[in-house]
Order: sequence, then C-alpha cells, then structure tokens
Amino acid sequence: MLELYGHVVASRLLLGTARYPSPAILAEAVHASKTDIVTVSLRREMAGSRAGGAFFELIRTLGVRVLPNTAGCHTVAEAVLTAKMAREVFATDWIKLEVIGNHDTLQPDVFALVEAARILSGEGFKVFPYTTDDLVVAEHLMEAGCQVLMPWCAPIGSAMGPVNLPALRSMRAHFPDVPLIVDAGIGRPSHAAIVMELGYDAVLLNTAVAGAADPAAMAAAFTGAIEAGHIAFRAGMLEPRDMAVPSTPVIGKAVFS
Ligand SMILES: CC(=O)[C@@H](O)[C@H](O)COP(=O)(O)O
Repeated sequence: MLELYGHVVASRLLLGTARYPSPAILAEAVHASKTDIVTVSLRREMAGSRAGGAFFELIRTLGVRVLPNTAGCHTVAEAVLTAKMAREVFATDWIKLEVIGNHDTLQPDVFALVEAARILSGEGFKVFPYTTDDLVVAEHLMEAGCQVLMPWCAPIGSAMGPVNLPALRSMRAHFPDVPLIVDAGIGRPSHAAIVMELGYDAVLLNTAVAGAADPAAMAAAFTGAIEAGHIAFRAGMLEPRDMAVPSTPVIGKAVFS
C-alpha cells in the first residue's frame, strides 16, 4: 500500500486525463487501469471546448480521487491562483504543482516551483511537485513543505522513458522515506517497470495511454508492469555481473569409458 499525505492507495499508477479520443474512452481507460487517482488540468479544461463543466462531471463519476494540476502555468502567480481555483472546483487540498519554464522541453522552472510550493504549503495545500531529478531542488522542495516528490524521467509527452537512470537511482537513495513518483516521459510499460525496479513508489503518466491505439488495453498493461516492477524491487534482484555463473551446480563430472 502507498501512503500519500496520509491517504492510503492500492494502485501505484496515477493517470492523466488529457488527450483521450473521447470521454467514454477516458472512462474505460481509468477503469481498466484500476487507478485510485487521476490528475486533471483545471486550466486546460476550462479553456477548452469541453468547457469544464461536463468534463469535470465525468471525472466525478469515475469514483477515483482527483489530483488537480496546474498544467500550463508559467509563473508562481498563475500556479498559485490555479491551485486555489482547483481547491474550490474539486474540494481538495491536493495539487500537482507544475510551473513550466521552457516551451520546448516543458521542463519545470524549479526556482518558481519551490517558491510556489512554499506559498501553497503555507496555505494548507498538499503539494505534489512536478520537478527534475536534481537533488538540491528536491531538498528545497522538502524544506518548502512538500512530502512527496515527482521527478520527471523525460520531457512530458516525449515517451522517451528514463533518460537518466543514475540520477533517478541516486534520488531514490537520497530520499529513502519520501514517496517518489516518476511523472512524465514514460512511453511504454517496460519504462514504468524499470523505474519501479529502482524502488520508486508510483508512476504518473498520461500520453502513453491516451495516445495508444487501445487506451484501455494500454492502461491495463501499465498496471501490470508497475505491479511487476514493484514486486521485483521488493523481492531483491540480482546485480548484473561480467562473468558467467553456472545456474546448475556442477557436483562431479560424468565418466564415460
Ligand atoms: C497529465 C500530466 O500531469 C502531465 O503533465 C504529466 O506530466 C504526464 O506526462 P506524460 O504525458 O509524458 O505521461
């Protein structure tokens, strides 16, 4: 079981709700994933053609916890305002905090992120910061009040998978007791399994499921991979080695005369 800000969840997959071919397919994918938490972009939905209301109503019928996010925000002020609106709309103090710093990579502006995290934590929000794999930034986020960290493994929507495994590994080692959720850049179930095998607590993803030919089937595939990676980490995996080791012990040699 995974505990996030005192809330226990069974599923280690957090699913995004953007870019699905239709609301019905989104609902199918959420059910197939068995996720407990979906993330919803307040700005995108309110600005988009779905006009917020009907989409938010659909989300409420899914029976899962909502983690609103500040996707599309580029400044501290925008992110803080969006978080406050999300708290009203979804009646939750959880917020996935994104403050984007670069249009091409969609990488977070980590300076603004820390500042916004400090403001929101001070106002009672439970902040889930979308961050890089930088340990110093992570320390500042913890000091600003975050009790969960969400490092990227690659740019949002890139589907590249973990591009810097040593950095993710050292983040896990540096924060052994902090819930760590890989957020963004996962493209395949095998990518999710790899980060879970590092000991990560969960994975948040969107594009790889929403953009699949069959989103519900892909959601189920991710759920299986995440669970497999988590079980493997706990089971204790072998370290790779250079030389062969016979898998069948050689006790004696057969004698042929
Ligand atoms: C939905 C959401 O919050 C995204 O901003 C998130 O970072 C997921 O990234 P991918 O779409 O790459 O999975």
